[in-house]
Amino acid sequence: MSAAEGRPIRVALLGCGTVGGEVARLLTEQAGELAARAGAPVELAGIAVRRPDKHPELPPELLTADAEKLVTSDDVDVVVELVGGIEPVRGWLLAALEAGKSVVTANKALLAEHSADLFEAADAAGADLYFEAAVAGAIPLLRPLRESLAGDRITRVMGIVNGTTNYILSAMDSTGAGYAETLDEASRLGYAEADPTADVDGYDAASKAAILASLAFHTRVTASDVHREGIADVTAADLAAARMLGRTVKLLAICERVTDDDGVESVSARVHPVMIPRSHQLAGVGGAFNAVYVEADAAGELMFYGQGAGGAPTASAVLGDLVAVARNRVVGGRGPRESAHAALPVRPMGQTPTRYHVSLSVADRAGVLAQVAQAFAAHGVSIAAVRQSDVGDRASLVVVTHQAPDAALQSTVDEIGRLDVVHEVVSVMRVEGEDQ
Ligand SMILES: NC(=O)C1=CN([C@@H]2O[C@H](COP(=O)(O)OP(=O)(O)OC[C@H]3O[C@@H](n4cnc5c(N)ncnc54)[C@H](O)[C@@H]3O)[C@@H](O)[C@H]2O)C=CC1
Ligand SMILES: N[C@@H](CC=O)C(=O)O
Ligand code: NA
Repeated sequence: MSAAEGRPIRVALLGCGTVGGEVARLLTEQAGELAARAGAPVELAGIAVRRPDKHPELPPELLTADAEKLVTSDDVDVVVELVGGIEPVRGWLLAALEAGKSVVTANKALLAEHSADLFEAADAAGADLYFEAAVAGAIPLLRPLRESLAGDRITRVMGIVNGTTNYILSAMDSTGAGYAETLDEASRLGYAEADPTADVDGYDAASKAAILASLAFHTRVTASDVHREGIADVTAADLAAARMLGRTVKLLAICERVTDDDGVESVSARVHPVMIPRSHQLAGVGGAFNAVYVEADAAGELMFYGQGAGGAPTASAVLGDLVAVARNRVVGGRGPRESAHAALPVRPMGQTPTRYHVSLSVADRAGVLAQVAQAFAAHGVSIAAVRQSDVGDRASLVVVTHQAPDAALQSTVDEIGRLDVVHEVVSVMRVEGEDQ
């Protein structure tokens, strides 16, 4: 008997939309190859969807609206969850794990809040919890963090982890396309979340940052620990200000291990729009693509790039996980458990060192520059570069700072906005990817 003829691994698929539909298709089309790789046939035992009558393309005998019953069925070994959201999915997955089923999920929102409970349930039952698709779609990123880099000390994870917002910012920057029409297009292409405010307001990227920081720093980091700003306030003026300086705007997730002057370590995790030089590799990442840098003591800098959203790319990551848990079942082993032993504190955003780009419209007269410079000095913020150009009876003043605690930079900008000589604060954005 060949390995692929071992007892079938029976799969409950929860959700058959953008991602689930592709998983069901590939599971069927590639059944032979998947069986050979897993060491046993991988078969669908049932598919739970909200409205079975809306799925004439699927075998009716597999369809059910009762996910709760399906996940604990004796006929199921592995639950693949592609519904999304926290409730009722959390309850289904806990029940599945408690019943000894392994779980594969793409649900970053759930993992960023409840991975500790899910890992505990998996541990108690000796089951697996895999979630490669939850961050950066097709890109193998979580397995490298959990396994390949398990012997190294990661210091930084930074990158573009939301395809929808990258699609919007790329279009605004390259063609001047409007925000709303580009968001509609991202939804039509299957990139956006069911509620796209999760994308544009940065919730999706913040969930991913929490997952990345947890794995990279062996610490439980939840979405509420992540400083979050979305792209809703990024204007054409911000993009123009960036362009004038040879920069562009990206929504970045930045997770760092920070050591203070006393040698005390903490973790910082944030998601916000950032100006980066056009020469930076992240600036060239367009459309729904994602790219993530990982810096580790021994490995140095690593970069992961590929499709971060969409049905088929995300299904690729789901199926990779499914083969992994099926293999584990066949040989009686388990994948990596939760690693949270470092338990580092999370540093508040106000204390996190950042750099700002501030673009102002000011009165064109003597002493203005000195007043603005004085406001920065008063908050202990050092200026790296200033550029002034005349525009009629006003002047355009661009200031780029050195690193300072984010709270000091915020207070400086508030004070500058109140100066009589400042007509308008045109654009304020953090800067990354340049010397500090
Ligand atoms: N679309 C993408 O590019 C990516 C999505 N994800 C994640 O994958 C998951 C699924 O996303 P999509 O496929 O885009 O969503 P979708 O909205 O296209 O599909 C959701 C599916 O869940 C089913 N469903 C909803 N409520 C249900 C209920 N109460 N009982 C049974 N079935 C129910 C729906 O019938 C539908 O088949 C989400 O967690 C999402 O965050 C992760 C990476 C990329
Ligand atoms: N809505 C998400 C989908 C993938 O995680 C995104 O746009 O990146
Ligand atoms: Na991934």
